[in-house]
Amino acid sequence: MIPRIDMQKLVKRDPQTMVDLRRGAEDIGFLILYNTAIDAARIDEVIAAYADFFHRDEAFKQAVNMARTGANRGWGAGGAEQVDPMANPDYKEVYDCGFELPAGDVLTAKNLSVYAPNLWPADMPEFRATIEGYYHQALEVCRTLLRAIAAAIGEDDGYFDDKFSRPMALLRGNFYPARPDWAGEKDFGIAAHTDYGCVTLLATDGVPGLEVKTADGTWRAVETRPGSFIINFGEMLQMWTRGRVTATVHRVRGSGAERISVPMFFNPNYDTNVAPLGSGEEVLAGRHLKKRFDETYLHLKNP
Ligand SMILES: O=C(O)CCC(=O)C(=O)O
Ligand SMILES: [Fe+2]
Repeated sequence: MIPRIDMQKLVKRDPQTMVDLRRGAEDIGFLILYNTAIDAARIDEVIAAYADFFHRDEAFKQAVNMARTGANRGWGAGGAEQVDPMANPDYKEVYDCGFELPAGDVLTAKNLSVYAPNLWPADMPEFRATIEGYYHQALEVCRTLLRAIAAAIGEDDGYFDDKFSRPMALLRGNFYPARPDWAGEKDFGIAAHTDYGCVTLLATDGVPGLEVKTADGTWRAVETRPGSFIINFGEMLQMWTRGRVTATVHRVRGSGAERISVPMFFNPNYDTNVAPLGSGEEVLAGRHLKKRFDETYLHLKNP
């Protein structure tokens, strides 16, 4: 069973909630988070904003196609990303936006693609306002959650704080059209993968689809109501915590029903060392993330 965590209790470090958090982070790699500062009506607005964009015609979306850039901001067409080299490219469409460095930041001069400027569709000011506003709300929930995770694994609450001051956090809208007629056994909405970063805060429209690989190798559906979040953990946090936190494999095969999900991939500052704590090694978060982006987005793999 995936633990269900009441965020208000978590903030108070309620002992049973902390036990559940630890089980979710260490054993299963998934949690359900509810009672957060973001309510169900807000999630509905965000999903509706993405739905409005994804239902526009192809030419409209082409104007913000990330394939014409050297980064991953804007629209990614169906087939633009291949998260599992053993499967075909995913049939989902995406819309990605990320963290923009404040003016004058020392990292600006490095022109790092992980901080590339966002692209926004023309004539959709409400889309931009909704998504930008949600981006900041989602960051706050992730920050609060990560403080509790630090406590749960025996570090100071503030251990991660300064490592996420300029987070390479990526907010994505995933659009899964109804599973296409041509789809075969190697075709997925998103094929089996682990997330690349630290914490993923996932909102969905309530349509089922996400499956998690269990310890015995079987796939189990994860469902949640709109308004509660699915949390999972990525490769960087697994490495960084010497494997205490688990990055669990998951996928979406897709069904006859269209589906939208909205993950916030909460990744640290570019120059954070995410090598195993105490190992004396160095693994730059920004390098790991760029490598994983370059492996999976087809326009970055074959520029
Ligand atoms: O759509 C979902 O439920 C999961 C999406 C996902 O795993 C991802 O975007 O990394
Ligand atoms: Fe994922």
